[in-house]
Amino acid sequence: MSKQTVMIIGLGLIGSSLARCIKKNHPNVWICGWDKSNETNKTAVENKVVDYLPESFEKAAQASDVIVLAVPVNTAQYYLKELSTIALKKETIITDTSSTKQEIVCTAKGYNLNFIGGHPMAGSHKSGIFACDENLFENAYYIFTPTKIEQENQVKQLEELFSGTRAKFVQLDPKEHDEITGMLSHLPHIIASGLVNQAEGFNQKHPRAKQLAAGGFRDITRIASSDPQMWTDILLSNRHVLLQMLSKWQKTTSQLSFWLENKDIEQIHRFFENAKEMRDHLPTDEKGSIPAFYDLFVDVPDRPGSIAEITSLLAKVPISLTNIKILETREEIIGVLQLTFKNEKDLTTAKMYIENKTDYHCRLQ
Ligand SMILES: NC(=O)c1ccc[n+]([C@@H]2O[C@H](COP(=O)([O-])OP(=O)(O)OC[C@H]3O[C@@H](n4cnc5c(N)ncnc54)[C@H](O)[C@@H]3O)[C@@H](O)[C@H]2O)c1
Ligand SMILES: O=C(O)C(=O)C[C@]1(C(=O)O)C=C[C@@H](O)C=C1
Repeated sequence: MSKQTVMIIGLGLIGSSLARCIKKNHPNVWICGWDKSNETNKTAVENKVVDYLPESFEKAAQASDVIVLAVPVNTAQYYLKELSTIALKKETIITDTSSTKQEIVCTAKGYNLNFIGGHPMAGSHKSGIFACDENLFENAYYIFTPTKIEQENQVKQLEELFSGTRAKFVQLDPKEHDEITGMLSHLPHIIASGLVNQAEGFNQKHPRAKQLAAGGFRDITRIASSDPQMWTDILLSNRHVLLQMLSKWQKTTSQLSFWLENKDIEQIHRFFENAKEMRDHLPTDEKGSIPAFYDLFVDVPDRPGSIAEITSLLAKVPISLTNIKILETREEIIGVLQLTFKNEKDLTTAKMYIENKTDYHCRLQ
């Protein structure tokens, strides 16, 4: 795939990460970047995320073989309109990365554009070019939503172009896409942010509450740190699906209130049992499905060098440590070091090693 020109509009988390993935497998592809932020553009060129920044949007679009819209959902709609007024090459493919698909596919059809909806089902609560990560999409699902059988060949071209993502490419109907992501991505973001907002008022009454927020609250609210503009756009774009889901959610919480009022132990137990059964049987090990947790928690005394002692111990063992976090939940008493591993074998080896060589207590939760 030499001499192709790819224009990436929006060089934030997803656009810049995709640019890196394209270059990894196709170093000859010429990548042109376009972002509204001068600082982002400068960073993209300085770090060779893109090859060049064009002066004219129109000329750049005309020279491109593939145009990727990696901007917020609403902004992608705006660019479709812009592109519809430009005489692109006949074979130029326009694709996007937006989190919703029905609306954008419909708009592109209205403008008669050669458009294939795309959505990498991996991301982060971080945004912007500084969060760029060429491994972001590894093993994740990358969804395409072609609407015509004739687009099959072009989907293959996009899969080849994005092969450096090492994602698993799948195809979905746009409506089905929005229903699934509504349930598994959009509703969870609403719930996470709702929880944090509810806790805000509570924190004013109980100032110590912030410090005591432990694993449960942290686990379920990480995604509440995502970009507010991005999520406003997503919710509005998928509002019909989400209105139905929120209505179901209200029924769930009302049901639970009713059981609590009536001290219905059996129903409450069944509620948690069903959820556990379902959650425990979700596929693990892969991004895009529910990732397995290979976390080890080590209680470390508050004395100088104890964390360095553990990390230098682990450096001697052939294991893959993917993340280290110091949890402050037990402030002033003892620290908790959260170590995350790539697989269960590494976790078990690390636990054995720490327990044999130190007197620190290790836990799996
Ligand atoms: N963040 C995720 O987890 C994730 C995952 C998959 C898909 N997506 C989707 O991908 C798209 C991009 O998300 P992101 O996380 O990269 O966001 P981001 O905020 O990191 O990046 C968006 C970029 O678009 C630029 N931009 C905004 N308006 C623009 C305009 N008018 N012209 C040119 N550039 C403009 C911003 O300056 C920024 O650099 C969104 O549609 C989002 O829904 C996000
Ligand atoms: O991991 C996260 O932080 C994400 O929110 C990623 C996530 C998701 O909800 O799974 C968010 C939006 C995208 O459309 C796809 C992926």
